[in-house]
Amino acid sequence: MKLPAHIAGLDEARDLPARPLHLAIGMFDGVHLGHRAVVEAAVASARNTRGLAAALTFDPHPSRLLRPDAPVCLLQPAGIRSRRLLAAGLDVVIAQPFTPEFAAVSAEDFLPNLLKALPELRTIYVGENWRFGRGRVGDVAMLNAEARKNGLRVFSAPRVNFDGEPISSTRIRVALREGRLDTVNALLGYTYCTDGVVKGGQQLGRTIGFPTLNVPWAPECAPRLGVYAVRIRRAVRTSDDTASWEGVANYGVRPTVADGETTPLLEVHAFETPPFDAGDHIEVEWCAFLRDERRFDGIEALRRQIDQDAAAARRFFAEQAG
Ligand SMILES: Cc1cc2nc3c(=O)[nH]c(=O)nc-3n(C[C@H](O)[C@H](O)[C@H](O)COP(=O)(O)O)c2cc1C
Ligand SMILES: Nc1ncnc2c1ncn2[C@@H]1O[C@H](COP(=O)(O)OP(=O)(O)OP(=O)(O)O)[C@@H](O)[C@H]1O
Repeated sequence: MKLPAHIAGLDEARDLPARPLHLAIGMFDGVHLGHRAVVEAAVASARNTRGLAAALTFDPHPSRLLRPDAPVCLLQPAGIRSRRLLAAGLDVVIAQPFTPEFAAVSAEDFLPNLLKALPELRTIYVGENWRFGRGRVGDVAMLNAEARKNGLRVFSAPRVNFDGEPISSTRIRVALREGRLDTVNALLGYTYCTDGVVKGGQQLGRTIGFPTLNVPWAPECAPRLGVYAVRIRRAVRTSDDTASWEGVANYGVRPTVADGETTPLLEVHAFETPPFDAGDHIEVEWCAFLRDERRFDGIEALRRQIDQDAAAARRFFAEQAG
């Protein structure tokens, strides 16, 4: 039987094959370096024991239910999170609906309930700061005690730090909003990446010498408005398709040409013309923040600035390559 890579909750987990299960638990928004320490421990043990490595994540983020007036804005949609978790070596991602019933399970009942749904469960992998159960009263000490009662093992990863501070999705969200892309990318351990389907624009860019691909995109956690050095590629590609194009992008409301616009648009100008057109699904890697978006006195001033932006982005890529 082919292994399902994605399971829509613990109720569906009966489809899993009967192999020893190594389960990493958490939200994993961003799949940052701290998350990967947890996930990779599960993957390594599963490989050594011919077991199965899985993650249990939640959908939506618990805050949507528990704090609906101020929910957490996610760095990436659930589908991308799943893909990144699988790319880290996991066999399966279980996306548990975070319902009122699930939220009401007490810390004491959490493991017995999990075992009912996942009878092959052997080891749980979490970070040392992980909390669980109603009111988040369960901590790793309690998890260890409960695991012993239920014949399970626990691996709790020490906190992964960067610049002396723990890495967390929250820290990455703040850096992204502030345009600190170097921090975002360092904490993620890969380049922040989004995707979208190219849409036709007003073609004004072409007339000023900077044709752009417009990539409509409505993130929960939006980056700072401004100009970025980016790399684009086809979103759905075969493993031997390594083609990518460097360029410069504006993520903003274009005050110079679109007075009163409030919905930000992502526009990418690639240095070499890429083979993409309206309707193509592309991926955008956000490599560096260059400057804030501004209103210019006319198209010519904007054109001169974009010329400088493109030069700055080229310098960035040249330095990176060298
Ligand atoms: C690198 C780059 C930087 C940009 N910076 C600004 C800016 O600071 N202010 C602004 O109003 N528009 C800015 N724009 C957006 C342009 O106004 C927009 O690309 C142009 O109007 C063409 O849009 P269209 O091809 O969709 O018609 C920038 C675009 C690019 C590609
Ligand atoms: N820096 C880290 N080092 C090791 N483990 C981590 C780290 N950050 C999170 N984890 C663990 O990874 C799993 C998923 O983490 P989760 O997404 O819940 O936390 P987070 O990244 O701190 O997010 P947030 O900032 O939104 O609370 C949990 O088991 C958590 O304990």
